Order: sequence, then C-alpha cells, then structure tokens
Amino acid sequence: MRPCLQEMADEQMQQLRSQATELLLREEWQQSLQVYTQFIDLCRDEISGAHENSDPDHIFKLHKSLCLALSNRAEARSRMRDFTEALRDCDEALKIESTHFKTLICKGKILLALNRYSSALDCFKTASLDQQDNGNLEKINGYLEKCKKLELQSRTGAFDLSNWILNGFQGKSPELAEYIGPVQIKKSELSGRGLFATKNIDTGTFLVVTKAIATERGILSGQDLAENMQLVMWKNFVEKVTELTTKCQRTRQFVTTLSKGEIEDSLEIPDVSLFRPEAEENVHDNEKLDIGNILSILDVNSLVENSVSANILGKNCGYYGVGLWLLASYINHSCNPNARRLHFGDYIMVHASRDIRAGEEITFAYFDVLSPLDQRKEMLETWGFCCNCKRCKFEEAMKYEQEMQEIEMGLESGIDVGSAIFRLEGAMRRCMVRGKEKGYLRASIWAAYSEAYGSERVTKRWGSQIPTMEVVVDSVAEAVGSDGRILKVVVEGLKKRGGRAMEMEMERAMKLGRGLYGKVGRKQAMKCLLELNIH
Ligand SMILES: C[S@@+](CC[C@H](N)C(=O)[O-])C[C@H]1O[C@@H](n2cnc3c(N)ncnc32)[C@H](O)[C@@H]1O
Repeated sequence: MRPCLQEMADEQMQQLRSQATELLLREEWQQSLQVYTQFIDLCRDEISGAHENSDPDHIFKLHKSLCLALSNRAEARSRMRDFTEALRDCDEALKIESTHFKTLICKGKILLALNRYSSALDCFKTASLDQQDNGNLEKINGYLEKCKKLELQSRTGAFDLSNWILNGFQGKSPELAEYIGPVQIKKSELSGRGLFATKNIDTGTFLVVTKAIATERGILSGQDLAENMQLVMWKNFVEKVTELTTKCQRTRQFVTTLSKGEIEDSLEIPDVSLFRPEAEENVHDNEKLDIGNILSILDVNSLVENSVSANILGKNCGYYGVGLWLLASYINHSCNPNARRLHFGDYIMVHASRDIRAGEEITFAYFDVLSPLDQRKEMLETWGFCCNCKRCKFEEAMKYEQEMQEIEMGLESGIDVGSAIFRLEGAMRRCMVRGKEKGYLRASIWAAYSEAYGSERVTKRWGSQIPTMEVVVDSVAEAVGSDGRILKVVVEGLKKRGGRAMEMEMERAMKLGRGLYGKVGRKQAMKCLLELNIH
C-alpha cells in the first residue's frame, strides 16, 4: 500500500476503534458490534494485503488490534446472548494470542453461561497464569471456585442448598449446575418416548437438573386481570421460544424432536448424552419451525412452575411461571409417579419421590394424583390424552365394583370419613387387593384418610377398625411417591407424640421430606423444610 493510502487506512481504523470502544463502554452492544465488524474487516484486509516488504512491526500491531477487536466483539455478542458467534470470535482471537487475558475471561464466562464447566475452568486456569494481571486475581479466583463447585455438582448430582434454606431463603439463591443422572431415553409403554432409570435410585436422589430454554413469570392478581395477564405472558413466552429457535440451530434441533402430541410411536429416540452441555455440537440443517408447530410443541411440553417450589421460595400466592425444559419434556405423566420436580430460578430439579428400580420409567404427575379416577380423568381432558398408567388401568377395572362407586359417592355427599375408610378397607380385603394396588385405592380417597388421622373424634370412634396412619402413609407413598399432604399428616402426628415412636416417625418424615424436596442438603435444612410444609 502506498504511504498516503496506508495513513488513510490507519486513520479510518483509529476512528472506528475509538467509536466502537465508546459504544462498548456505553453498553450499546448492537452498535458496538457493527462498528467492531467494520474494524475487523478492515484489519483483516490490511493483514491479507501485506507483502514481504511490509513493516513487521506494523503487521504485529495489526494482529494485536484484530485480537482485541475480536475479543470486544465477543463481549458485545455474549451480552446479546449470541453465544455461538461470540465463542467463534473468542477462538479466532485466541488463535492470534493463545493467552489473551480479556478473551480468556470472556470465553470462560460464556462457557459458564452454557454450563460447560470444565471447559470454562480451563479458560480461567490459563487466565490465572497471567502474572501481569495481579489486580484481577481475586476475580479469577472467584470464577475458578465457581467452576469447580459447579463441575462437581454436574458430575455427582450433589446439590447442597442447606445454608440458603437455613438462612430463611434470604439473599441470592444458590447457583446450580446442569446435571444428568443415571437415566436414558427409551420407548415407553405409556406413550412415545420416556425417561428410564439405568440403576436403582433411592428417594430424594436428583435425576435431572436442567435450565429452561425460555421462561416467563409474573404475579397474577384479580380474576379477569389474571386471565388477561396469563394470556400476555403466554404470548411473550411463545415469542421468546420462536426467537430462540430462529436464532439457534442447535436449540431448534432439540425443540423439533419434542412431541407435538400426535401419534408418538414413530418419534425419534435421542441419546440422552446429546443433552449434556459439553456434548459436541452435531448440528444439521433441520426443519424450520412454523408458529403452528411451536404452539403444538409448547402446548404438550411446557410446564407451569408448581406450588411446592412457590412454597419453598416464599413466592406470592398469585405467582405464575411457565417454561420449557428440554430433557424434562421426555418425562411422561403417571398417576403412580416416582419423581417430583422443583423449580429454582430457571432450573428444574427432578428427583426420585420414592425408591426407583433400575429399568423403571421415571414419571412425574402432571396434575394432582391424590384424587379419585373420575377427577383425574377430568383433569386429563385439559391435557388432551388418556392415561395409560398401571394405576388408571387397575382402577378402571375396579371402578365397576359397586362398592367403590358407593364409597366415592358417599364421600361426595359427606358421609363420615371413618366409615368410608372402613368400607374401602373391607372391600379391598374381600377383593383380595394386595400390595401397591392397595396404595392406589387409598391414594384415591386420601382426603378421607387425612381427615380421619387429623381428627381425634374419628380415630377414637373407629380405633383399630381402620388401619394405622403409618400403614396408610407407607402404602400411599409407595404407590404415588411423597407429597406435601402426606408429609403434613406425619409431621402433625409427630408433634402429638413422643418417646421411641417419635424416632421412627422422624425417620419416616425425613424420607418423605427427601421425596418431596429432594436431597437438598443437611438434616437440619430438611427439618426446616418439614416445618415449612406444615405451615
Ligand atoms: C411432555 S410429553 C412426554 C414425552 C412424550 N411421550 C414423547 O415421546 O415426547 C407429554 C405427552 O406424552 C404423552 N403422555 C405422557 N404421559 C402419558 C400417559 N400416562 N399416558 C399416555 N400418554 C402420555 C401425551 O401424549 C402427552 O401429551
């Protein structure tokens, strides 16, 4: 390049650089990205136009400037959550200067946001070797600690929320890692695909902890206003998912494989390892998702944050949150579920609500299953499918037993709960109902058992003619997993008694607590949650 042309180019680059830096400092990400792009293009032209007589000092400076500009553009892109392109910029910058401090920090933060903890750890470790940047040592150590903690969680599934619980859920909620436990996706007898345990799992063990691809939350107040707000929130949620699936091919690929609620038998069965944040990207040009498809997919797979989470997080009673969690979308419903979910920020935490055997399908309840068959069928209507679970099949057959129908009708018309229980227990003996099936029927009229054990009058009147609370609690929990209402009966019973019985009851309560909340941490934290449950 002739000297005057060279000067003009240098001047133009200088101007673009100052402009882009200013925009970056003002956090105007989109504009700063555009100006950095112009600068980067110019810089690349200059470098590729260099020849053997070019000043090596000048070329060296150009490479340095290109590296810094790529790093800054990555920062702008990551602030706009365009992580794929931001990572591309970081990698190009690191090709120029493999220990570029700013780029390593930027890349580490992006990888952390993508839950790729060990790769993030590598970045921060390399950055920490930069002795010149002592001023940042504290910050880097903070990142290193965080990565190590999250990496351990994501490998072991050991989440300890004790401090936060014991501090009354005050302050920043604990950071969570994404985790995939001993599970796999297989064809399900219930419908389509389902999630299955690959080994024996005990109550409270976390199975899947994953971040939503999109959520929408708000407080609903007043009937009409609430309905309107819910509609607005749903619209926003659909828009978020649409934007994301347009922007990110990998997410689109995942979303496309979700059920649209039609015949599920021929659906592709993805390998669970693809859902690991560190999984190699194997993106192929997938089908475009039109709004009709997105709506069907969200209709079938989006989840509303449930009341247990709202309860422990001390949220307002009008709180409403909806989201889409990819791997959790493979979990089928069952009326004898073995898992539960907790919502924590953008994360869903799925844990065993009772002991699970290797090979068993993991299911959670889409709605309240401590209710009779007819009520469950009504709730299923809004879900748009017929439940194929063992409990429904068994109760469907039992339903024709006149006695069962009379008991349910009697309860609806307000007969004494003790007499309803007495009749059901007698009917089960006569029909030789055994094991888990007893739990199914007891769960169907759980409200009656719960009322009976809470009433001194009923327990006195019926005495040993109805089974003890412990027997019923164990059989219902074995059939449908832990539930806040079952736990409440146990903890209230505990408060009334003392002595040796109390120790055993405490153990029962703790196990039910783990089934309800998951293994969230130390014993003391679980005791705190038990208290919370009864209030
Ligand atoms: C979130 S998806 C669950 C995963 C789905 N089976 C798949 O293959 O992608 C929810 C859909 O699964 C089916 N499903 C879930 N639980 C079921 C059950 N107990 N009985 C029958 N179908 C069920 C229904 O079609 C429902 O709309």
